Amino acid sequence: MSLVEIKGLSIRFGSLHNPIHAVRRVDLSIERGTIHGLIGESGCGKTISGMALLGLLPQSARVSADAFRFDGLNLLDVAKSLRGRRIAMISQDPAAALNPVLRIGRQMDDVLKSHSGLPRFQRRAAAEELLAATGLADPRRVLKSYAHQLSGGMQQRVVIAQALATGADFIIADEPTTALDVTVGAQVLALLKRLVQERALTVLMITHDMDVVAECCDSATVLYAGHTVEAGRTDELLAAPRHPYTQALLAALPDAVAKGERLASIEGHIPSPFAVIEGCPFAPRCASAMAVCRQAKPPERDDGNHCWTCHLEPHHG
Ligand SMILES: Nc1ncnc2c1ncn2[C@@H]1O[C@H](COP(=O)(O)OP(=O)(O)OP(=O)(O)O)[C@@H](O)[C@H]1O
Repeated sequence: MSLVEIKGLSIRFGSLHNPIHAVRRVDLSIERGTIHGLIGESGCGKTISGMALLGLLPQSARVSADAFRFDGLNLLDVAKSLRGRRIAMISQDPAAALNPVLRIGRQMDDVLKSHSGLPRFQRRAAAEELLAATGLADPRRVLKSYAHQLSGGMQQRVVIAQALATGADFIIADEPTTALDVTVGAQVLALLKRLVQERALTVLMITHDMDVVAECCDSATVLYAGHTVEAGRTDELLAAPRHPYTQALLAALPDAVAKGERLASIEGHIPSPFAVIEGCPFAPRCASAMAVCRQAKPPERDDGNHCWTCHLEPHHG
């Protein structure tokens, strides 16, 4: 059984007469012990889907789903406290996630105090151990530091150590390398990969960058305008993308562009969250769109390795 099983997730804001469709029909299936990418352009509903898993959506959000399960439990019924014990989040801005006026030691201790049940003298050792596990060379010095005394990469490692300190086994990493330079970002991805193996974690990696998916994800789900358009193992998605949007995302990668092979960006914009979408959400931007694509919902297709929703017959393109 997958750790996360979401079918037909929809999240709306606004009034009944003028709804904002932030997420329209997201399917997401994440296997235990893997890193699963959630990829798409800005505004396609990645963060809000992660927030729904955490139970941290604003009160104004209206959520519905055919299935919304975490470890077999229906998350729509489960108390926030369970999610807090099992699910942690790492955001793109580690400086904002850390308290600027408290030493790291105090912040680690606060997390351990509320999650581990360890007595004080053991919490100190546990904090050092967790910081060391994230590759921080001098944990004692880090514990005495304030966030501003650490580099961005060190701050992100501290945030990861805090996530581990909660005892969570599922981590939602929302663009964790966007604010870091390329080398440090690659180190943070390598760290997450190592932690997944060593600590039997599962990670949902939210990103707009196919390179991040290629670098560290075992599998991925491609979102477009609040819809899941394709999902499968990373090697399959990269080698044989089926949905024209996935193909366009790959074609917009710097490597492909530099080789002069492909487009630099996908023309057009994602539909407004107020729009009523009758057919395929990508149809207005799709070079292969047919009349039916604007009129009818695309069928779900599955070739055994990955699944996608598109009117085009599989042999096409
Ligand atoms: N509190 C809110 N009230 C109304 N609409 C919202 C709210 N939060 C999110 N939305 C809507 O949900 C859409 C999806 O937002 P989300 O942050 O999930 O996108 P994203 O794919 O993570 O993009 P980004 O990469 O820019 O963070 C937004 O475009 C917006 O229309």
